[in-house]
Amino acid sequence: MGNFYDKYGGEATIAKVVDYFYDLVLADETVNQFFANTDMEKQRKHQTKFISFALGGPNQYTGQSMAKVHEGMNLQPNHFDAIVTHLRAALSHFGVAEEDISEALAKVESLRNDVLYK
Ligand code: HEM
Repeated sequence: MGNFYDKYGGEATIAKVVDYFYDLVLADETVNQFFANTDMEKQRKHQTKFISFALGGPNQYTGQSMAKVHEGMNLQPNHFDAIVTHLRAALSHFGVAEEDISEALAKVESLRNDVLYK
C-alpha cells in the first residue's frame, strides 16, 4: 500500500470519500441504528477516522482500543460486512484502483475480531 494515503490526495480526498461513505452508512438500516444516538459531528469523526485508517493515514488503531470503543455494541458480522461494502463502494466511486481497494479492505478486516461481539 506504501504511499496510498498521499497517492489519493491525503486529507482532501479523505473528506470527499467520508461524505459519500457517511451517506451510504446512514441510509443503510442494517447499521444506521448504531449511530442513532450519536451526534452528527461524532459520526463524521468516526467515518473520517475509519477511512483514514483504511487508507493508511494518521489515526492508527490497535485491536485493544477498537475493542474498547465498540464495547457494548455487540456488533455482528452482518454489521461489519455492511460497513465493508460501503467502504468499497465509496473508494470505487472516487476512482481508487481495485488493488488498492483490496489492501484497504484487508486492513479493515484485520480488526474484525477486535470489533465484533464486544
Ligand atoms: C475496522 C472497523 C472499525 C473501525 C476501525 C472503527 C473505528 C472507530 C473509532 C476510531 C471510534 C471512536 C470514534 C470517536 O469517538 O472519534 C469508533 C466508534 C464507534 N463505531 Fe466504529 N469502527 C469500526 C467498525 C464499526 C462498525 C462495523 C460499526 C457499526 C456498524 C461501528 C460503529 C461505531 C459507533 C456507533 C461508534 C461510537 C460513536 C459514538 O457514539 O461516539 N464501528 N469506531
